[in-house]
Amino acid sequence: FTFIILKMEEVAILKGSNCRAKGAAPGFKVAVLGASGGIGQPLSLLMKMNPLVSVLHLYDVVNTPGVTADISHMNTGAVVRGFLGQPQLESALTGMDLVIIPAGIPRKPGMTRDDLFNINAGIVRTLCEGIAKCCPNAIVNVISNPVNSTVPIAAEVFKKAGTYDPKRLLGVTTLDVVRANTFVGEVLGLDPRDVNVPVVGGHAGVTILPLLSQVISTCSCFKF
Ligand SMILES: NC(=O)C1=CN([C@@H]2O[C@H](COP(=O)(O)OP(=O)(O)OC[C@H]3O[C@@H](n4cnc5c(N)ncnc54)[C@H](O)[C@@H]3O)[C@@H](O)[C@H]2O)C=CC1
Ligand SMILES: O=C([O-])CC(=O)C(=O)O
Repeated sequence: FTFIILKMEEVAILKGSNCRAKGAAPGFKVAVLGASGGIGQPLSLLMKMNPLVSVLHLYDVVNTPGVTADISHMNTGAVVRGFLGQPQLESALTGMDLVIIPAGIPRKPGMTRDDLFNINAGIVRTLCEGIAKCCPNAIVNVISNPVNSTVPIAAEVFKKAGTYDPKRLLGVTTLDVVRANTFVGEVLGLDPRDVNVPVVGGHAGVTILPLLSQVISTCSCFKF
């Protein structure tokens, strides 16, 4: 989940004028759908710590009252509101600039990400129908697996609704870059923060492709 959060130096160069919230308090209005889960809770915490976020909506089908209470007690500026279950989805989404979706089931041992398709595809479709209706201009980050397939499903929902903008729909796979940097850093004995491994393809075993021939490092000792 840390892969979603902008590095502090990147935050510093983002000005208020870059924030998409219009006609209201400056800052991004962010909704996390699936906020009570293993990804959703720490992601919500990181969003609450992000100074660019002014409003944080936490939506899930379980446990959001408790999660919202805990996250809202952090002494940072974002206003936190909780939403529980399908009847509250539209309220959770209305006016949002950024919607992040870690909702759905995760893999159990022996499963591939593709095995999640039948359940998670339906969840993502329903959530995206809500986005198309309530915040059609929002940036949408899809984390729910299989990302290779849930992103196209989201695209089809938005196309049907007439709200599709490829620049605003993203599958979150930066985790693959983070892992590649860490593993290559370990092998080469470098600080992984000094290593940059470009990763292309998708987010499934055979489609994640780290371009090892293109590794660059800011460390002067680096030779490949
Ligand atoms: N793209 C990536 O790099 C990564 C993707 N994932 C994927 O993220 C998803 C979530 O993983 P975890 O948080 O570990 O699972 P989890 O089971 O801990 O949490 C999922 C949450 O989604 C909620 N949920 C289920 N149906 C929902 C609905 N209709 N509306 C709203 N919320 C709903 C559940 O109540 C639960 O709180 C999985 O599909 C997993 O494969 C996980 C790690 C990395
Ligand atoms: O492996 C999973 O199912 C969760 C995920 O996408 C990852 O950790 O890369």
